[in-house]
Amino acid sequence: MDSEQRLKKPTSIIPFGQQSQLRVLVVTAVSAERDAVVRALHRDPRFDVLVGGVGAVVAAVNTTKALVGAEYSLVISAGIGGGFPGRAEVGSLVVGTEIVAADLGAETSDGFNSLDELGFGMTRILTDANLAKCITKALQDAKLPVNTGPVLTVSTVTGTSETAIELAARINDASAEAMEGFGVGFAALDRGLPVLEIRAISNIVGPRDRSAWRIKEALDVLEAACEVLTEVLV
Ligand SMILES: O=C(O)c1cccc(C(=O)CC[C@H]2O[C@@H](n3cnc4c(=O)[nH]cnc43)[C@H](O)[C@@H]2O)c1
Repeated sequence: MDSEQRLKKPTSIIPFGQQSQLRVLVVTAVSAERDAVVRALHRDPRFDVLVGGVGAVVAAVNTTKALVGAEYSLVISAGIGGGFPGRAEVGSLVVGTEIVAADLGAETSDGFNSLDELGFGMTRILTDANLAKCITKALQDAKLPVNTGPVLTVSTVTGTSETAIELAARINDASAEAMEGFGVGFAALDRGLPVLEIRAISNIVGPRDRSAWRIKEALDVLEAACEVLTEVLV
């Protein structure tokens, strides 16, 4: 299945294949994110939404279980996330260009070495570039604040400026941080399916300040983004 889609707007029409073939699995971490996505989908039969759990491992297992024996054409990791300073503000969206397992590797006296650098595996999954580009354009046309760039998957929510700076220095254009994307993406990759990651920014990656999190605002913009998704993917 090629990664094309029909756009109702603007004008570029790229068929995603037959509409009856389009089946999208959206994976969120928690039920509040699922509820926001479901509200936006208005029972669109082409979409299923799964609460995959918090963290890449549980998300990978649950995504894999959902994909077995099913005929999905696209997998989307969606939810709230942290935005990197200067890349994504609270209340904006990030459409991932790639999904990076940012803390999968080894700490060395010369700094962090990723699993790729160690020769033990992969830590970066490219999202479907054409879909990401088209969806970003549609979100912009819908006047939603949207940025693009790598979305980092971490096992520990960043809580200091030092870590945020280190991550941003190591991964060019790092735009958002979350905890599930690499697990969801690896499950999709394992089934030969395209993957996207869309994050609604609830906080800025850096010093831990729970009072600064804007989860409701992020859920609202996640819902608005998914409304657009149903219009664009036809
Ligand atoms: O620092 C805390 O105590 C704290 C406060 C609120 C939420 C958390 C989480 O662990 C949320 C993890 C959950 O939300 C996603 N998420 C949202 N923002 C971020 C972030 O800056 N870095 C990583 N993950 C984030 C994540 O995908 C999880 O599903 C902690």
